[in-house]
Amino acid sequence: MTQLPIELLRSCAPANRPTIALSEGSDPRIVAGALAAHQAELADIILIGAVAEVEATLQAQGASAGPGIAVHDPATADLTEEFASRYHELRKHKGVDEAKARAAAETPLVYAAMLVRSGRALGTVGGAVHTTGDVVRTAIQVIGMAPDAAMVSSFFLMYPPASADNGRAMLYSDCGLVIDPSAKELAGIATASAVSARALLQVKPKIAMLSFSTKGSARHPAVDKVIEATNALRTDHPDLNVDGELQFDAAFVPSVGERKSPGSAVAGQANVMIFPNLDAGNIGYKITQRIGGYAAIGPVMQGLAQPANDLSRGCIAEDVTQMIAVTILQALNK
Ligand SMILES: CC(C)(COP(=O)(O)OP(=O)(O)OC[C@H]1O[C@@H](n2cnc3c(N)ncnc32)[C@H](O)[C@@H]1OP(=O)(O)O)[C@@H](O)C(=O)NCCC(=O)NCCS
Ligand SMILES: CC(=O)OP(=O)(O)O
Repeated sequence: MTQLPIELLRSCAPANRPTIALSEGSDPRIVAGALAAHQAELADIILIGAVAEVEATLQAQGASAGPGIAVHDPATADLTEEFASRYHELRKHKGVDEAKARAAAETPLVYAAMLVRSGRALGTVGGAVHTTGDVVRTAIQVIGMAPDAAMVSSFFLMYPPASADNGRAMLYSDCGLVIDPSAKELAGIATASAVSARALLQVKPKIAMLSFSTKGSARHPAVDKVIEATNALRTDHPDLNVDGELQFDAAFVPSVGERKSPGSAVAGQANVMIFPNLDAGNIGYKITQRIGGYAAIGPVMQGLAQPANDLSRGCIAEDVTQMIAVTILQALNK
């Protein structure tokens, strides 16, 4: 039975309690998720937002700022000056002058990412209010890519409901960020996802390169892209357990996998589902979540220098707590 991120984090028992910055500090789901993480002694929290609004949300939930729960208002915080100067240094080659840098540092997303970049927080979570584009763009521009990463992509951790007799935990990618990856990018998303699946699901990755075709059942340039990515993975990473191109039923259902891709070690048992583009990935994860009843934790970002993660605007407080745990686990696995 796969452990949820909170359980996995508890079993790791980090020596120090990390600090996580939450850029949407007045959203009731963010505050409830943060309070749960703090009460479970998983993390100290910095809630970012206008002080009166954050305090009102805390109060409505019977809580207040205090040890382990800090409130920072970027419009008035002492750190904003330093963050404006750092942001100016980072972005002046893109035409960002000092006034624009100050305005950026006063936004909760940039302020939260700067807390991470400057080492004052281990990671950041946002996206219950902001769009994924805004969250991801800020993370890429402020925190930047990991030195060994070719690109940033994202994934969801998908956990089956207790009622599912054929369910299993899976990683779905990319459902949040890369809109139309090339074959090379798709292969990169798959290799990064395999690493993330090992770390966060504690499974040996079985990677399905998804398509509307299985093993030549349809012909189209979109299918060729998935075949090319699969071949590149087999050549460059012979250690990886990968099969493609596969339809979702061939990847997920053992009897269909055996019929459509006989003898495959992945078909019917895949636990890393690589979607061919963001249309398929984003729609696919939401169907699995909303009709299939799976819990969906994401979009988790991979390829950043330090952890910064997104949420769906449809998230609930429990998702926020789980994402805080994921963010800490990513830092521990770096
Ligand atoms: C990057 C993204 C998040 C935003 O795109 P955008 O607003 O057009 O921004 P840009 O393309 O200018 O990219 C912003 C920066 O990120 C960089 N970037 C974009 N995609 C990247 C990637 N996958 N990896 C690393 N860097 C990337 C760009 O080079 C650019 O850097 P710069 O500002 O230093 O020049 C885009 O991938 C996107 O919109 N994805 C879809 C998000 C979404 O709506 N998802 C559905 C709901 S989950
Ligand atoms: C991941 C995602 O789809 O985010 P949102 O629901 O906020 O658009």
